[in-house]
Amino acid sequence: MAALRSLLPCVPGLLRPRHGCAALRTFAAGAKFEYIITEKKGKAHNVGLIQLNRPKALNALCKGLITELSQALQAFEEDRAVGAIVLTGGEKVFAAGADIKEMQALTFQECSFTQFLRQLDQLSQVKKPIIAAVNGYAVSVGLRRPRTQFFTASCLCMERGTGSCFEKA
Ligand SMILES: CC(C)=CC(=O)SCCNC(=O)CCNC(=O)[C@H](O)C(C)(C)COP(=O)(O)OP(=O)(O)OC[C@H]1O[C@@H](n2cnc3c(N)ncnc32)[C@H](O)[C@@H]1OP(=O)(O)O
Repeated sequence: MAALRSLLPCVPGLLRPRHGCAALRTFAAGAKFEYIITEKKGKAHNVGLIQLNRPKALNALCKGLITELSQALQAFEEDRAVGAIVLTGGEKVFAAGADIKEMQALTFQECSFTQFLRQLDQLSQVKKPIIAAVNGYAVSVGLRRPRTQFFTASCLCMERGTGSCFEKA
């Protein structure tokens, strides 16, 4: 808990886009991600931070993003120094749900039962606590994750956007 508390003052800064900062786009294990930013926070570097970083598509969960998210969660899960994981999005949006452009090419069966949702469900196997720091829109699948799998810490939510027909932090 102490590590999580120490993270709180950092959250507003975390929600600002960080394009072009190579160090922050580099995962502890050395992998570079296209759709997420990872970092270890806290004095003891024991909080794993994952920021969804696909702002042009409002963090829509495309296959690449889900794959990277899965890899980062797995790495933090296996990192003995990490006690908890914080998952956050951008200033305007946490996630606009499934990537509906990508889904256009898929059949109902492919969308529902094959790689897409199966990979998403694998994320719920992570045993370490995951706190969703939600800001702005959290649509459909982008909402389901914080609601059912992750503990959404309302103390971390910041109201900045305008009204939405969807759930909004
Ligand atoms: C069925 C399953 C398994 C899961 C689901 O999650 S279904 C739900 C999928 N999500 C949606 O239907 C939400 C679609 N998005 C919206 O309704 C709106 O984008 C919004 C209300 C969240 C925000 O509206 P706003 O006017 O602020 O922004 P836009 O101009 O509409 O979007 C900006 C930019 O992002 C692209 N975008 C947004 N959402 C998605 C998405 N879900 N998948 C792919 N791309 C998305 C949007 O096309 C636009 O990009 P372009 O300017 O390049 O077209």
